[in-house]
Amino acid sequence: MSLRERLSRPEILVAPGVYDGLTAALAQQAGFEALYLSGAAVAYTRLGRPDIGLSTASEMADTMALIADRIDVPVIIDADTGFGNALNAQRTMRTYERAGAAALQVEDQTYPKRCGHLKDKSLIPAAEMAGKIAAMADARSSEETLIIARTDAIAVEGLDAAMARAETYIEAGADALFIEAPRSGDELKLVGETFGKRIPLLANMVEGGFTPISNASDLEAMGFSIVIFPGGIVRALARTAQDYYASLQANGSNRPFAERMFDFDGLNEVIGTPQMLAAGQKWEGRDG
Ligand SMILES: C[C@](O)(C(=O)O)[C@H](CC(=O)O)C(=O)O
Repeated sequence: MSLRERLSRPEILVAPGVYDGLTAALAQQAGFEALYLSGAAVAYTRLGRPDIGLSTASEMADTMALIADRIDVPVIIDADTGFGNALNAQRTMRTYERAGAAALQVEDQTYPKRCGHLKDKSLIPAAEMAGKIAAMADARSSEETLIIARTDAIAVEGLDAAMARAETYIEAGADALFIEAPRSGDELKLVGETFGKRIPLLANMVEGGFTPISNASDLEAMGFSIVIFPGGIVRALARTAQDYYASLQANGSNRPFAERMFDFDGLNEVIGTPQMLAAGQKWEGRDG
């Protein structure tokens, strides 16, 4: 089912953050119908650095292509600012679309951007962002590739200005809306009430960020149709990895950590080793 079709259904779509083939495969196995390729998660894991515009469009496109090759649910990719002006954003659209993205999320920060939940963001003018959205719509090869317009204006210009920007972005042709970092349950509700019935609306749950964490059904009741949990998997895995390395360092052995690990066969099961080896034998004409 295309993402557009899925978004026409009333149930909220939960898209967990992923950043490589393994996380994408695990998320699909858990039953998620769409995934979110998070720029933050890629920066955290590949660079070991913050989400402040350090990773490149090529690194994201490579990651997107690896994920698209591994799974078959739609992927929303974080396109940050589109990596420059409208012309850069058009190139980003074409590159990510070719890599297999079902939707691009683009935001109205200046380049280089920073995580929506960090302080000291700055914005491009609303008219320039509207141009970027229209330019991306023009560049896509399929109307099924959605444009999710994000505004970071709450932290910079306030909620009213953010909602005014959102109106402009809808007029410019956005397929879905992402008002970044509402600061309270009331702000979340107001955003939901204002836009939820008009356009697919995305909520972003960042553990420890500016927005109170709500669950998917509460967000659905507020009018949201997509919720992403972009960086949660990295926070979970980073904690596990830290404990694992500390335990290995202290004990000189993996044994004390075994309960929290897959063994060899367990991981092979997760990544489909038996099926792949069987398929390989078949193509080699060795399956009897
Ligand atoms: C959605 C986001 O753009 C992302 O890169 O995943 C980030 C999330 C995060 O930093 O955890 C954001 O700016 O909210």
